[in-house]
Parts: sequence; structure tokens; C-alpha cells
Amino acid sequence: MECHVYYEGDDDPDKCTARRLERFDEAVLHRSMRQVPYGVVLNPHAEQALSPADAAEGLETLVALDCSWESAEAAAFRMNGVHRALPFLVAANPVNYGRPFRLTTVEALAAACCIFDRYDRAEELLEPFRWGETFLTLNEEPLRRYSECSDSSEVVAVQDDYLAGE
Ligand SMILES: C[S@@+](CC[C@H](N)C(=O)[O-])C[C@H]1O[C@@H](n2cnc3c(N)ncnc32)[C@H](O)[C@@H]1O
Repeated sequence: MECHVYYEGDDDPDKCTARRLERFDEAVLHRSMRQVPYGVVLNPHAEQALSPADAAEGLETLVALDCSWESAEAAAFRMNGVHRALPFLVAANPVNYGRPFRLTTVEALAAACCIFDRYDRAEELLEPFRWGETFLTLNEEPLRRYSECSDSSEVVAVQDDYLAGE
């Protein structure tokens, strides 16, 4: 599962998870939108939730946008591809610990790998982060349940179980 990131560069470089992924050779960073390959774009504003059906379509490339949350408005997601939102999951990073939906770039990419039944790839991505394993532990049950769904509407039905408990 190839991971690509459009790097906006407006967030704290010391905390940037995309830069760390690049350093560990786990993702390719692009400074120009034209260089970003076609793939599944992880976009919190997308209308459709990511599901295993997207992997079944043969989409083996994941794309994220690394920028500050202040600039992550819908218009910023101009990448060419199939745009999908991640369902309810909670962040494990120290900035947004326990907060649903607000994942770092590495958490978003790892979550997508788990939903596509590539838990091994998710572990590789999270390896360089102190709190990486915590992300998988905190979200163990929802990630497993989402990966067992057949399409986006089933994923949303599972998500509703968690939202009802919020
Ligand atoms: C806004 S950036 C913040 C990155 C942060 N500066 C870092 O160092 O990781 C996080 C990116 O991860 C992806 N992402 C995060 N939460 C998501 C969600 N709920 N659904 C889809 N994509 C999400 C998006 O590509 C989003 O732009």
C-alpha cells in the first residue's frame, strides 16, 4: 500500500508526522499538487466513508494532505482521486488525544490500511511514533469492525453505534 502526502508545510515541522514518515521512508511527500498520484484521498469533508469496497476497486494508493487543521477546509483537498472520509476513530497523538475524527496524517493513513485489511502496513507506518501502538489499541474494536464491512453504508451503520455512545 503506497502512501503519498501533499505537504502544505504550514504546521509545526517538529510535530509533523508526514515529515517523520518521509524520514523513515514510509511515505512520499509532494510539494506540488501536480505530482500527487491518483488514489484514495483521505478527506474529512468527503461525503462517503472509506470502506473495504474501495480497496476492492483496486485502489492501492493512499493520499493525505498534511497541513494545519486551520487550513484543512474543504477547498484545500484539490487532489485528483476518490475522496473518502474516515469513520469514527479517536486520536492517540498527544495534541488531540482522545478526540474523535481529528487524526494526524500517520493515524489517518494507518487507519485506512487497517480498514483495507493491511494491519501489517499500519504497524509499519506507526512504528516510528512513541504513541503509534496506542492508536491501534484505542481503536482496536472499531477498526476490526470497519474492516469486516462490505461497503460504505455498513461502515456508517457501525460508526453510528459509537456516535450513539458519545
Ligand atoms: C489536517 S492534517 C494535520 C496533520 C498534522 N499536522 C500531522 O503532523 O500529522 C491531517 C490529515 O490526515 C487526514 N485525516 C485526518 N483525519 C481524517 C478523517 N477523519 N477523515 C479523512 N482524513 C483524515 C487528512 O488527509 C488530513 O488533512
